[in-house]
Amino acid sequence: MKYNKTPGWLDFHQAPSVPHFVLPEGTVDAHCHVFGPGEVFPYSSERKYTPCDASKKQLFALRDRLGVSRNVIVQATCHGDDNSALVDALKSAGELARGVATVKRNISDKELKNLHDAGVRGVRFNFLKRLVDFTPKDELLEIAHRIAPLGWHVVIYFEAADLPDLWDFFDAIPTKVVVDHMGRPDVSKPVDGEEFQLLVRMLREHENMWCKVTCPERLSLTGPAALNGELAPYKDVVPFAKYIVENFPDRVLWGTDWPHPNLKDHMPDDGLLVDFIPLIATTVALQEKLLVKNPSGLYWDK
Ligand SMILES: O=C(O)/C=C(\CC(=O)C(=O)O)C(=O)O
Repeated sequence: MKYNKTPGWLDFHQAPSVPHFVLPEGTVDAHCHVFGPGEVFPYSSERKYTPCDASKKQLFALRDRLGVSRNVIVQATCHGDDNSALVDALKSAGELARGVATVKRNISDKELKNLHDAGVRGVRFNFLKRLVDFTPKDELLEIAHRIAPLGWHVVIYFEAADLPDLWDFFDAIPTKVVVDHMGRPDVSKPVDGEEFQLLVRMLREHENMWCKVTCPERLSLTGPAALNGELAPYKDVVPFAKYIVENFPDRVLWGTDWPHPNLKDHMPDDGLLVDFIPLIATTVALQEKLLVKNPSGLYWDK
């Protein structure tokens, strides 16, 4: 089927630069997606946006260009709970990729096992109203209990303002939990302010909780953007990500978020997003944990 992209859709950068920062051997891009291609893997009828196609082949080409070793591919909402494109990419990548799926309560044990065999190691619960319809918490908790025996974890995507309401639910999740994009802080507020410190408190009080220091391009309000060789982009996000990396060095993950769905004003150069890493993980030891050791343990059991 042919699809028309959401009006104003920005396609991913067509010629990302080769980063100056040389990624350590074994680096994992722990947050990226594949979209379609729609003709092979149709988009969900429940989707809130229609993206450009972004195939496994294009993802693997980016991986190699950036010097990334492995990927964690996260099911995006435009594919609903049909994980076929994700599974297809995982099967092609073999040991070089793991996945995070979206499932509903009617999934069978056999289907869960098939996802596991393909490389899935987690499910994602998304709380952004612009991306998904509401799913009752009891359904999500039921899913969390079903996936726990597989050794999987739960990835949560929410906005900072919603954390107070979601706290008790997150507290009840019986598995490891990974927070997407630092819980989407409002970076015009202070790092030591109430809002961001609630996320910090959640991480401090829950040793099962991890955090992705991803998406400066989504969170930044003042830029400058990672374009045209800019080596100090998204300066307003740096204090937030650096704080999380330094306070929770053993529970942080990094990723590109390629192909950057739903960006509105610019599309970053992915090479420059790699060059952002030393601004937030300022020592070789922190970089090794963020990029290699932490994701290897969570997704590859090593
Ligand atoms: O790519 C991301 O992580 C962020 C997204 C898209 C998304 O999560 C999804 O469609 O599942 C966003 O904020 O629009």
